[in-house]
This record gives sequence, structure tokens and C-alpha cells, in this order.
Amino acid sequence: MSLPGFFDALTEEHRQTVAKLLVDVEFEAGTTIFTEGDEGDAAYFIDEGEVRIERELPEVDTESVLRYEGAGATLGEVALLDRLPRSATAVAETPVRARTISTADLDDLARRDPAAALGITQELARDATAKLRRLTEQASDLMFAAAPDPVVDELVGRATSAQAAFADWPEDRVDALLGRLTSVFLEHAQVLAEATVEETHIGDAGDKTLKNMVAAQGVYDSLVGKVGAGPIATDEAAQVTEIAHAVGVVFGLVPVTNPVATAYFKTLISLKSRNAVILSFHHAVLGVGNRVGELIRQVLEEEGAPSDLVLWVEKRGSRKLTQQFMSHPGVGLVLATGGAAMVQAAYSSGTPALGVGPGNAPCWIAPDADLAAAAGSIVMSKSFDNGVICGAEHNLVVDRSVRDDFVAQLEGQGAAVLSPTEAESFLAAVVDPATNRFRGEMIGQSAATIASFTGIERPFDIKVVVVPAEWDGEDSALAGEKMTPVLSLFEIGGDDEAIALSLRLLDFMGSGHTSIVHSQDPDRIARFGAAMPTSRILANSPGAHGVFGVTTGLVPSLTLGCGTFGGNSTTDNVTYTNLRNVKRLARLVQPDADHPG
Ligand SMILES: Nc1ncnc2c1ncn2[C@@H]1O[C@@H]2COP(=O)(O)O[C@H]2[C@H]1O
Repeated sequence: MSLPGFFDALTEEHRQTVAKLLVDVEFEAGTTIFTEGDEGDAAYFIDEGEVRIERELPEVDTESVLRYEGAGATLGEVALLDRLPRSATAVAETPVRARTISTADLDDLARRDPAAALGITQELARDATAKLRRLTEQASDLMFAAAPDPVVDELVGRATSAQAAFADWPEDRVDALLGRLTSVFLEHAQVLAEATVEETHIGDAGDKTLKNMVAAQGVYDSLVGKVGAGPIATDEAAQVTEIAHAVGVVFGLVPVTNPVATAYFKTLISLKSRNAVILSFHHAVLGVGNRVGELIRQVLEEEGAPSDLVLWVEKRGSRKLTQQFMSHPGVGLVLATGGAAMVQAAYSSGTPALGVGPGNAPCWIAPDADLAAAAGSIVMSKSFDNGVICGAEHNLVVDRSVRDDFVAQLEGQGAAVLSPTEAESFLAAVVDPATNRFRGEMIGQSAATIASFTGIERPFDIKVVVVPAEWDGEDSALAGEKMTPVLSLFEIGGDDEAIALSLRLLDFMGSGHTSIVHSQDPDRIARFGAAMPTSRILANSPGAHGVFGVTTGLVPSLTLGCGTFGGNSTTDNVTYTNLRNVKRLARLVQPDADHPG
């Protein structure tokens, strides 16, 4: 057996000894080799194939891949050396062949042949420190302006040239292009929704189809006929004319929870304001991303538009690559939709960025609410796309006087409202004690799947799971954002308590995003609206559908600003008007004869 070059520093005798301890292993593509936090019981020497090293992050929409390792690399040496839990997760990206040495065998060797064991340990340490050195280099790249990358330079350069050729397109030609894109988007809404669910195992294909359709038709309808670029309006009295000017190249992050709809949306709004856009898909949706990108390219070519107006990062993403795009001087604006860490990275890039924050809408059921309508609206909204819509209801804040009637209405709509015993075993099964958040596997799964996994049974089809909760203000999975068709239910007495609890929940998570009230009293609604630090306050509307403008008059958007409440620069439902510079041409105003000087 020939050992990897890795062991070249060992004596021939030690190599022979080590060879006897190595065990051949194979992993199919997609297999998790080991998981972050596991006990490290072996190190691996990769002979063939590629392994993805990733960190477990509590949020889905943050790029989690550290790097890819191939033949000749060592894996799992860190835990073998420090005997602490695995520092990262390793997944076979392709079929992998490797050899492995177990911790137990190494310890045994140390007793039998200390010199041989020291030899291997030194080699493992050398490999670990090589990684440290590489990380030091990468960290300094990130800290002191990202290192130039020819792929990034090339893509940004192409987008810049395309935008320059597009900047002067007249409005009707742009609208015709958007119309053509919209029809193609509608045509492919279903097939891409199905492909997304197949690729990500998150969400519901029927709902995703609807979402894709709204992101195409709804967004198009909100853009067509508007002035995207050039003179917008003149204030005759002030003699000031506003002129819209593209930001140039927009870099748009596309999350795993809404990939197709977000790509449609970012493309339409970027083009309306005469920008080029580079889409960066989360690594878990590259397949669908490539299909959307190809579709758009084909339409651009057919319509005689520069085909580089909409580009996408075809290469597998990593945090470093994303960072390099975001801080590239040729990128005018970053449109950051995704997890908090991605948004933070966008804000830290030095390029102006529009970000979003997490949702965690409190939904107040006031004593005068239409309980049947509220229950119907909540179940429809929270079950939509298996609960991945950030603007959906997350916490029910229910007045004690109507609690029992409301729970009966919820059950009538297909909600499993858990008993205290059910709640206890449910939470034990779905919450990861390490992060105190819902387990990643729960994200975007149907309530029926989650219920059967947790042993919850009802004589009807379960559409959402409602967990009665009390909250002492500690870190809690139930009080936070739940990207799954699960809601918490808090009981309160009176309006003051309802507002106080909603404020506390938002302070915990979701400040700036969305809050919801069900009441028939305009004064009560107004009081709630004035009190909530959220950019959207929905009254008697489903959250998921309301924030996008399907059941409200809000602007259709898949990037929902959270204002300074949520650390963002805007409270807007982001659209084309957020992607341009508004210049002001101010003419000399003659001093008024009555007010000289
Ligand atoms: N930043 C990194 N670059 C390359 N490999 C890494 C990095 N972080 C962790 N790893 C590898 O991933 C493994 C996770 O399990 P271990 O901590 O045992 O050993 C780790 C290394 O082999």
C-alpha cells in the first residue's frame, strides 16, 4: 500500500506500522462524514473526491461553506489533536474515497510504539498549522481589502460594460423587456418551484409556484409605466428637477428559502432602474440559480439587450468570494437578503448596502377580533411555503377573554394547538439544545411532517403547530423567529399587556420587520401601529401575503427593509426606487421682490 505524500517525513518502518492502522472508507455524494460538535474519533486522508467543510449556523440563509478539500488533504485532524468536539461539518460533495485512522488506534500506538505515534502526530499537527497559516492569510485579506480575484473582476467588468450600453434605453423599451422577462418567469414558475424543492428539500412546490408568480407579475405590475431613470419630476416653485440615475452594478444575494422569486424580483427592479445585476445564489440552490440565469440571458439576447446585464456567480460560493464581490469598487450597491451574518458582511463591505433583518412578527388577537377570520388568515399565512416567509406570524399574543374561542377556531382551521405535555415532548424533539433554536432539519418542512416526526396526532390534516408558551425573557426558541409552520401562543390580559409583550418579543428578535393586529377597532389598531417599532404593521391581514402586497397595498417586494429598528437604512419594501441616485437640478431662484435678499 503506498501512503500519501503526507507521510513522507516518517521513516520506512513507521510508515509500515501506520499503514496497518489505516482503514479504507468510501462515502457517497451527499453523505455527512462527520458533524460539527461530534466527538472526534478519527482523522481522514482523502484519496479521491471532494469534501465540503461547513459550519453549522443557526440561520439558513448565511453561506456556511468554509472551503472544499480534495485528494491529498487531511480531514478531522483538529479534534484528533485537541480531543475537543469537531470544529466543522464535513460532507462528501462527490463520491469520496479516503483512509482513516481512529483516535483509539493512535492512542494504542502511542503505548506500543511512541516514536511512530509521535511521527504521525507531528504530521497531523503540521497539517493543522498549515490550515491556520492559510486562515491567517485569508483573515488579513478580509480585513485589509479583499484580495483581487480575476473571476470577480471579470464579472463586475462585464456587468459594468453592459450597464453602460443599457443606461440610455427609453422607458417603453425597458418595460417591453420586463414584460418579456415576466412572461418567461410565469411560464417557468412551476417547474422552477418544483426544482427548488427538489434541490433544497425546503418549502412547498405549490406555494413556491404562487410566490414565483407574484414575484413576476406582481412586481412587474408595480414597475410598468413608472419612470425608472431620467427626469422624474420638477417642483416649479422651487425650480428643482429630480433626475434618477442608476447606481450601476447591483450585487444581489439570493437566499435558499426564496431563490427563484428573489432572483426574479431583483432582476426586474434592477433593470427598471437601469442597473446591471450580479446574482449570488446560496450554494444550496446553484442548480436552480443556473437555470434562472440561463433563462434571463436568453430573453436578454432575444430582446437585443446586452446579455451581461444580468450575471450570476456560477462558481460555488464561499464567504470569501461573496466578500470580494461586495467590496469590489465596481459594485454600486449590495442588495443583501439573507441571514444576519450575510447582512452584516454586506454592511461591513464598504459598499452601500440595503439589508434586511430577521422577522419575528407578534400577532395580537384583540378581544374584538373577528376570531374566525383571524384564525383562517393565520393558518393560511403560517403554513404558506411551510413557514419560511419571514413576514408571517411567529408569535400569537392572545387576549385571555377570547383565548378558548380562538383556540377552537384555530383547531377548526387545521392548527394542532398542543397540550402542555405535548408541548414538552415536541420542544425536546425540535429544538437543538446547543443553539436553542429550531433544528435546521425543521426549516421549511410541512406541519404534517413535523407532527408525525414528533408524534403529534389530530383527527384532521395538520397545517400548523401552535405551542402554548410562557416567557420569562430568556433566550428561547419559541419566542424567536420560526422558519417552520410552528407558532407560539402567549396569553395576555388587556391592551397594555398585549403591547408590552409584543415590544418585548420584538426586542428579543425581529425589531423593525413586521407586526400584526387583529381587531375591528380603528383606535386600537392605530395605538398598536404607533407603538410597534416595525416597518410594517398589518391590520387584519395574513402576514406572509400582506408583507408582499398580495392582501395589502404595500409594494410587492422580496426585500423588506427593517429601518434603524433593525439596523437597516430603510423601512421600505425595497423596489426600483431604492436602486438609484436621485439627483437634483436646482436652477437659480430670483429673489422675491417682497423678500429681497
Ligand atoms: N478553516 C478550515 N479550513 C480547512 N479545513 C478546516 C477548517 N476548519 C476546519 N477544517 C477541517 O474540518 C475538520 C472538522 O473536524 P476537526 O475539527 O476534527 O478537523 C477539522 C479540519 O480538518
